[in-house]
Amino acid sequence: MSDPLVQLKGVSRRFEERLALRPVDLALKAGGCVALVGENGSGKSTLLRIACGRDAPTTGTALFDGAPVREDDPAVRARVAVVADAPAFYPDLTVREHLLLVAVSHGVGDDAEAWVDWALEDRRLTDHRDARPSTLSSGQVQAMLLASALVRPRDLLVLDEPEQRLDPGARERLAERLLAERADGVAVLLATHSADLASAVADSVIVLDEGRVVSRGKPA
Ligand SMILES: Nc1ncnc2c1ncn2[C@@H]1O[C@H](COP(=O)(O)OP(=O)(O)OP(=O)(O)O)[C@@H](O)[C@H]1O
Repeated sequence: MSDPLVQLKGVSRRFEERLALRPVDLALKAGGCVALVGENGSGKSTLLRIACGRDAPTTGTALFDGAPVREDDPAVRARVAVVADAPAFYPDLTVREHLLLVAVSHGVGDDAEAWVDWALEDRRLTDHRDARPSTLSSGQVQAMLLASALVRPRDLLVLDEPEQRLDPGARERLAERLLAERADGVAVLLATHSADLASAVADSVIVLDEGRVVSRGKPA
């Protein structure tokens, strides 16, 4: 049995008086998928931020591949792709140019154009490749954020409500893509409000309520 890629041991997070997350354990292996579900404010994004090293837990330990996780650690930067809701774009670069920037920054090198053209096709963005992101619809922006995670090497994909703003067809393609990532050995950790997405892609679901794990197990 391989060691977990992501291991959270008793992680909690307090924001001043508010206990946003009570101690949680989580283990995720290569090719596995854990989905976090729960109402607004239940602690899903807080847990994701700790797992990818964007935020430090108040108590407990968060490990990536056996070492404490920090997002500015070169190993974490190289291996963890995060899709969260904070798009910032260069106004004069096209969709394709943004994706090339991501690919080249992550060392894809000579293959960058091929990776980008594949990701544009995979997310149905080929027709918009020469558009400025400011002219995209909100669903197309979301597809572009997903594409940006696909144009770089990755062992762990962390996604915060990746289904938001996507139409039903795009949601279905998202589920297919996440299953394909898993089949390639990529670990997937996502927060979602979609029971359909969680049951289609996750092998384990954690239900949070006011920062507390109230249930965990198979999607069914
Ligand atoms: N930086 C912060 N400062 C203070 N409180 C915070 C901060 N980040 C999150 N919180 C609080 O922590 C709690 C959990 O928030 P979190 O964003 O993790 O919820 P969520 O389950 O992701 O919600 P949603 O479904 O709305 O995205 C909330 O009560 C929120 O107000």
